[in-house]
Amino acid sequence: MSTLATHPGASRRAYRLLAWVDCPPRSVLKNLSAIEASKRLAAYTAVDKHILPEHKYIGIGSGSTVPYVVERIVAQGAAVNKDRVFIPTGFQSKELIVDANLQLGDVDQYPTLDVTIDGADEVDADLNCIKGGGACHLREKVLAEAAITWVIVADFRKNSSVLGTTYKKGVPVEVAPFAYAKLLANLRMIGSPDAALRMAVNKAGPIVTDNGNFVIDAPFGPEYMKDPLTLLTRIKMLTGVVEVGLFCHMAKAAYFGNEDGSVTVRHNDGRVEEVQSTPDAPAVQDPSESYLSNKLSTAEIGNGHAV
Ligand SMILES: O=C(CO)[C@H](O)[C@H](O)COP(=O)(O)O
Repeated sequence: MSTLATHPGASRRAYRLLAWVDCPPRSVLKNLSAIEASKRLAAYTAVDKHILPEHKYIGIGSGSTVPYVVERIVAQGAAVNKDRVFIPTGFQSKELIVDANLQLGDVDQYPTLDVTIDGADEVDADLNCIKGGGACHLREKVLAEAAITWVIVADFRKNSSVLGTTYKKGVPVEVAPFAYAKLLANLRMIGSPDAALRMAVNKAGPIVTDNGNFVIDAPFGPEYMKDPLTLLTRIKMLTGVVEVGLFCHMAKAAYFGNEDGSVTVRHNDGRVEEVQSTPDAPAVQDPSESYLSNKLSTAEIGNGHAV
């Protein structure tokens, strides 16, 4: 059940927060604390390393890890943030930026960004990614390309050797709505017999992206996923495809928060580092203590609603 369906009377702000974090109630959060702590560790460590005082134009990605990126940027203080402009990859990150009182811009005003930090659905040994689980991959790719430095933040579950190992839903393909049936047939023909139009959960019909398009999820076997650049090129050549959720050779580094409180940093030159926890981001922390969860508990969970 969606937040909207279970919280018909929820305030707009509370609803947004719940939807952003995709966050279950506190009782469930307890069980998820290792994962939430991992996301936060990755986000904090990446911000500390890559969002420097001289960086003025910053892309903010989408998903459940990115709120911790914004949280850490806010913690850098108003003085450093007042001269910065933040560019969102979609509705969710736009709301995050606005809600944090950071200055909002768009990529048509700022086509070159200093850094973009984003989440991922899965990352392979060469830092290729599957993205688009949240249907934001068109804007995410534009902001990744616009950035001098593109960095991924994720929990340990996303750290993979071959794409498609853990993220089984398939390659997200954003398509022009009128072309979807032809593209389903095309994708099935080129090696994804189970390609399917992504359907909305609380709306009749397909999900519609922030750009007014549809998304097809196209699962491909490991023989294709081992060479994601070739697959990306093949899918992108199909007429009617707007963007493919395969991001190849784009990331400078990927930060994976681990359950033991360390962060694995994989660099695009092949180096792998194990970094210990950022001092004020304890390894195993009850996420109910984070600013997002505190907002949730006072705004919503405290009212006895279940998500
Ligand atoms: O690609 C994305 C949305 O289109 C997101 O970046 C990805 O789904 C992030 O995942 P998480 O919620 O684990 O941070």
